[in-house]
Amino acid sequence: MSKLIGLKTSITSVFLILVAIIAVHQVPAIAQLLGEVSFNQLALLMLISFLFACQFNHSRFALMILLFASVVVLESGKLSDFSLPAISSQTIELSVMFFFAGLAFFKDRSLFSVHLVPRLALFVFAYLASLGWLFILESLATYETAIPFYPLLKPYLAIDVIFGVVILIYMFKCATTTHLFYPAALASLLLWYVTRAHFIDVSWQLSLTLLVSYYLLSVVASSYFLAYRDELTGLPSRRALNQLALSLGRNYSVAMMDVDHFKKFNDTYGHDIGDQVLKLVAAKLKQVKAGGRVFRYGGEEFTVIFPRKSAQQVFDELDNLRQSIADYQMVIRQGVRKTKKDRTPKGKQQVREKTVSVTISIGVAQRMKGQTFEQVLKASDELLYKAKKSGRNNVTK
Ligand SMILES: Nc1nc2c(ncn2[C@@H]2O[C@H](COP(=O)(O)OP(=O)(O)OP(=O)(O)O)[C@@H](O)[C@H]2O)c(=O)[nH]1
Repeated sequence: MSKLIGLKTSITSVFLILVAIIAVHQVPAIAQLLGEVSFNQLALLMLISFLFACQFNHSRFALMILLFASVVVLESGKLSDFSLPAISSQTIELSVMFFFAGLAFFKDRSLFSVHLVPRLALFVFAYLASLGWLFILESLATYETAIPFYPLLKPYLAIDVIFGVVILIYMFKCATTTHLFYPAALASLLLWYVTRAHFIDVSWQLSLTLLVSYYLLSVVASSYFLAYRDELTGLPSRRALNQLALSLGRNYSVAMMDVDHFKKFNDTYGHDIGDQVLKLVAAKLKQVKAGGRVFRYGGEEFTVIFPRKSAQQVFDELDNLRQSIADYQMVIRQGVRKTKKDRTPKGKQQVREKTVSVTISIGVAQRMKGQTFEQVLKASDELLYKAKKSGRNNVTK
């Protein structure tokens, strides 16, 4: 069973977007403030968000925008000059649902590559699937009297069943992953449904404007996380450290820490286990007190910044941290390859648990008058070197 790692983020995101949209429609003052959104304004916002999503390879956001842009264009009557066959609103509703159903199984890939073909095919699939579904419904209707409970089921078969299934798929995805696309898609589906079914009296154009703005925000937020978060440990990266350095005052301390003999550790247990250990060490470091802020400096090196603290003031805290890591018996999971002799039941991979431990060395320096951040960092790095020289698993100031 997958862990429900995305539950909190998803509930918060979906809740916020729905509350924002309902507030806009229910509180006339907010709606007046925003004014009516013209077709051209919405088109411009969609274009900017689409290009932004493409630039940062958030292709699923880009595809949602493309989908809603197609709906807006189809329904605006702007294509009437091309004398295209009219598409019924029921076909549009169903196509949107089938499109979302398919999109849940796609990954983010560059749209300007070979990956564009299956993604465009999704539009065709959604349209054909909706026609197929409507054909089935019509065929069923001809045998109406022969099918028990048909009159009871009839109102729901049109769209509600598919809507229910797609919502369930996205709820599962939201709960088990942390990607911002899933709550955005779930919020879009819910909003689409309540708006189109006229459960609330809302203008679809205004809702769409808020929705696309929310996509834009999500793309910006996840690009920020990509740039400023370390993927392995989830800690802020060195780039984030450089950003923080710009806001530090005159009085602060910098601790540089490094896992001892990590090369040997990797050589003994393998790189994957090394990665798991770095994650566990990072989780321990996150518990630092005294206002410390932890960063992954790079490789097996971490940095903790203590604003408004001297090296003396943070020494005990760092030593506690060092001790807690040295005492930490880390349970790591290792997949075992099947051999002919040692086969586990089909489909199940054997996982072995192992307990390991590591130590860290720490150098801590406080800022001296006139020093730049780089100089303090260098001083703490030199003290870390000293800590290594004096036998490792210690704090040097
Ligand atoms: N598994 C894993 N290993 C990493 C990562 N980043 C760096 N390393 C490894 O960390 C090791 C660092 O080794 P060294 O700098 O020689 O230092 P050390 O073995 O820790 O020895 P001392 O620092 O002197 O105690 C190298 O083997 C790197 O490959 C990572 O993200 N994952």
